Amino acid sequence: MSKSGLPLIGVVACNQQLGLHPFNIVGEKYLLSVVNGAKGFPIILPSLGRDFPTADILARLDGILFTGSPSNVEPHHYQGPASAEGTHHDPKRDATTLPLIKAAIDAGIPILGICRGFQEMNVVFGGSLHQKLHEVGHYIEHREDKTASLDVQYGLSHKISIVSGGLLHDAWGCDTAEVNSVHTQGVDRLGQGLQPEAYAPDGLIEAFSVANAKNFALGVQWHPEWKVQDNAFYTSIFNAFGQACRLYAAQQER
Ligand SMILES: N[C@@H](CCC(=O)NCCCC(=O)O)C(=O)O
Repeated sequence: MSKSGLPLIGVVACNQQLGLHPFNIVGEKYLLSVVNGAKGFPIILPSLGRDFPTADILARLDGILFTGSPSNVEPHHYQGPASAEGTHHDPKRDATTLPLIKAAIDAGIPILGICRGFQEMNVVFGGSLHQKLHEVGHYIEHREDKTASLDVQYGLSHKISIVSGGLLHDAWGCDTAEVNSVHTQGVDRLGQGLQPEAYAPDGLIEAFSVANAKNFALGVQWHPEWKVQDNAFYTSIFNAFGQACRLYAAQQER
């Protein structure tokens, strides 16, 4: 907990080359969604790879947000076919987040996975990904129009149906919602121990939770961090996550 009583929420960074140097970067919208949605204090967690023990910080954190990213999980992590040439990867992020997700769930720390973070959670549980949903044949368009303004790219795109009795249904209280859609990849085989929480109209799994988790552990394929305060559904997700983080913080003796 911060000095002013806010839960400390780790926000994972991407390891990206900017010019000649690798940088650890986090989109500001993720930090702001922790501040304004979860009412927490964001702590940027570096993705320095296998040789740096990022998980050592777990005992100091009250929650972790696994962010979205233009990069994709390397397919060898889910025994998938090699990526198409030019696919954007971030091996240091994979090496950081895949073990961190498992460690956080084992420790009972609340987690929220968004887009890449959701796909990482699926891979951690032994699931696999479609690398190009639009080439599978029966899915609607889940990619954004990259030529459009950001507001259009992250604008509402399709409905989801929400599974009753789940974490997401508890947070939102309704059977449907509308979401944005900014992804090329998606769940193929669902990881063992994950339970679907929402579906797109084409049947794609859009959200899941970890069945036997000790705490809040939700992954969503869309981007609830986008202008979180302007969308009641997105707000409800961050409220539920923030509430779990506050409760967890209150239970710790530090
Ligand atoms: N690259 C993956 C994951 C999609 C994703 O996380 N998009 C986010 C883009 C940038 C952002 O808003 O942070 C895929 O394409 O499926």
